[in-house]
Amino acid sequence: MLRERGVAWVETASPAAHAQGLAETVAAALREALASRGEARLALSGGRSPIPFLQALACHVLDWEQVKLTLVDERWVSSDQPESNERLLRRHLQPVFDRLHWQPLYQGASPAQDAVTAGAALLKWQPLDVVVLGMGLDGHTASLFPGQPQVSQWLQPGAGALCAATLAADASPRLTLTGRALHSARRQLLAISGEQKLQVLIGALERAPADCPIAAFLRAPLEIHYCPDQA
Ligand SMILES: O=C1O[C@H](COP(=O)(O)O)[C@@H](O)[C@H](O)[C@H]1O
Repeated sequence: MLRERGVAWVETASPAAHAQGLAETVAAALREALASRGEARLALSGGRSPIPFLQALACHVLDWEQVKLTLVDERWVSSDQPESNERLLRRHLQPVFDRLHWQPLYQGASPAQDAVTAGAALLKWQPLDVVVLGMGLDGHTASLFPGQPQVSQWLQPGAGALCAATLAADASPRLTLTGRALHSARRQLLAISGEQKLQVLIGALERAPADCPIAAFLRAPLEIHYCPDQA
């Protein structure tokens, strides 16, 4: 069914190969953007699973000074907090992080104001060259959670804003890129590991995006990188 929808499937046997393969794919896409347009625009996911991928990506030799980096989503906390996705990127992309152009989502004003500020800054970065999505066991991607009142609207390619203030399942404030930024990216990648997430993904094929937001992305040009073994 994914193939019918034009979704590419890349399966790797080990967590190490998964991280390396995803890093190679992202680095190649960044090189292509750098060669074509002189700069590359990248949006990455946070959470817990991307650490080996981030470390592998940071080992690639690239013109990092011309790479523009942001997050697909952020918890509304400052970057010194353990749950900050910015903190995760700073730490695990450490050898290259200070060389690239960084656009934070969290600005410290209020979630709504930060969404406006980050969205305005990201206007100049459209379309993104590469987005790397993750997925939670509840089917959320970025910080687009099932059951949020405005989630159907935010998932649309024509969502008004590029960045929105949202609430996670535990009601903690988040910031997220919307469908407007995510669907327009030239390369759209989804990284998942483990049987549980595979079952969520398969279930999403039959579900409405409002109940299972990843469903909104299960079509071309999505490329799914899957490893059965969860590190
Ligand atoms: O809350 C989040 O969770 C998802 C999934 O995280 P993972 O560690 O299970 O892959 C992530 O994609 C998102 O960016 C993050 O903020």
